Amino acid sequence: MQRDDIKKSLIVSCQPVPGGPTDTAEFVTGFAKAAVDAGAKALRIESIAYVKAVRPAVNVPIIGIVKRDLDDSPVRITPFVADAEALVDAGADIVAFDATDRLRPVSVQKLVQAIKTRGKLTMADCSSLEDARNALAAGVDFVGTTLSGYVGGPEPVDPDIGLITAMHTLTPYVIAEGRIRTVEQAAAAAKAGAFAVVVGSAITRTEHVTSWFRDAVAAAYDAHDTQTALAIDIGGTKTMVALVRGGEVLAEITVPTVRDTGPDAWLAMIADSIRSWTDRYSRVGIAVTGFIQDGCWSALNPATLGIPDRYPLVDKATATFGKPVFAVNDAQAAAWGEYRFGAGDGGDLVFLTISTGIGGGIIVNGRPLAGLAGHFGLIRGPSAGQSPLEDQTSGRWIAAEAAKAGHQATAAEVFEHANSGEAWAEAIISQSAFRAATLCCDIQMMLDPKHIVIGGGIGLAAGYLDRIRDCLAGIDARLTPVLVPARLGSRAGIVGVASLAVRRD
Ligand SMILES: CC(=O)N[C@H](C=O)[C@@H](O)[C@H](O)[C@H](O)COP(=O)(O)O
Repeated sequence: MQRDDIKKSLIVSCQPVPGGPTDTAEFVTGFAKAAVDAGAKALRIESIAYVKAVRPAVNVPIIGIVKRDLDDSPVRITPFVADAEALVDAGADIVAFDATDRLRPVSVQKLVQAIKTRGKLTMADCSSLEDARNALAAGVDFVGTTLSGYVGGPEPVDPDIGLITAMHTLTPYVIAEGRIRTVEQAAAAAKAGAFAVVVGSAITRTEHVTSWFRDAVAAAYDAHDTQTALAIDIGGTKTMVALVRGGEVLAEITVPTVRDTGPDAWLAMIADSIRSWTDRYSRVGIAVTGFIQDGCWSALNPATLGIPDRYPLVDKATATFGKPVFAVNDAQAAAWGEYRFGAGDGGDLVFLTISTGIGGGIIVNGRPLAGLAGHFGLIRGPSAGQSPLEDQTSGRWIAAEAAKAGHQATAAEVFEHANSGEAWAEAIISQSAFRAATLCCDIQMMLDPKHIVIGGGIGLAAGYLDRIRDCLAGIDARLTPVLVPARLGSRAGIVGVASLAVRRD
């Protein structure tokens, strides 16, 4: 073939989602024939097997590639000379390969030489103008914008039309490729000077196209729905972000809480990861470790998560998301979640989460108490100098006690030892359970809730609740708290804060 055979044409890339239902030779050949029937002047096909399958079925040039995930190089598209040669043998007229300036197994020159020796054309998949300049110097026939946006950083949504224009100053043989999803974008690529335009996902990846339409439809429906909230639960190591409506989690992602960057960066990262949810929520609820007063966030225990004192979380998040924001302590949010959608049954409730530390929330007369209310881990014993309860009860304390007794073990391991009858471990767990039981009795006397809901990794560890109940066995039944296990697990916070964010009363 000649380069001009594909001049001013549409090329269709037929690359199914790997492992998906169309990832078979039959489907790829079907997509290829359909594209050619409708006027595609060339095809881009991945893998030797699919080039072999499509070659006899069509009469147009094929751009062949092989994709490999290598351990020692980020280069994926046709990394080896043997791949390039096998593509030619399978019937490719043009062989495309990664031409980015990254650690690579084989130089661009070697690939070009191997393909040219076999009398075929070469296409350099570039990420930048510099890549294109280098590839042209190595003698390639075409340069493509294929890898713009795929060599680090967040993946862009739109095609890189600017790169097409820039590459056109170097050569007329620019192939526009990558994220061309609409007829307008394809036309813009042609107008920017592309020699030919490749469209892939928008024509041949049904899963991707379906998800674009699904999100658009969901966003349109949700725009009229005031009951869906964006719920965020910022924890010490990870942040859960979800779309929640009436206790139901509609979509959910988890992003790391990068401790040394701080809350401005966390909000920016969250906003970045949920861009496709814009318009699907009317309000934002944020649950945080630490406490909230007047919309400002302060750490109670900087070891859990260090934040600037009185960080103006509500104002910052309102500016970030452009929607009304409600913020609350995470255990208070979880208390409300359990009250509305979990272990609660409509009566007043106290939620107690016993894990690395101890937190909680209080619902009285159907209302959640805010501010410091429920920070049970910070209650002190009878003498003012005594350390807070969580330092004598929580998972951190359990592991520290084990170490003191000469056993290097996590809290979970101490539980295993206790449950298999080891006396040293049983003594620690029983001591922790006894203190939790005392706290529950005190809560009952102060607030008389219908239930005390116990959650957290320690609270729900096998046998812990039973041990607390054993400690309460001798008490007058009328004074004994009714303990129930939490039901919502790690989602209690996001479900609760979403419900609080859309609450009207
Ligand atoms: C980055 C990368 O690996 N691109 C690959 C290159 O062959 C393919 O996954 C793309 O589908 C192709 O470039 C067409 O682009 P789009 O599907 O966006 O129209």
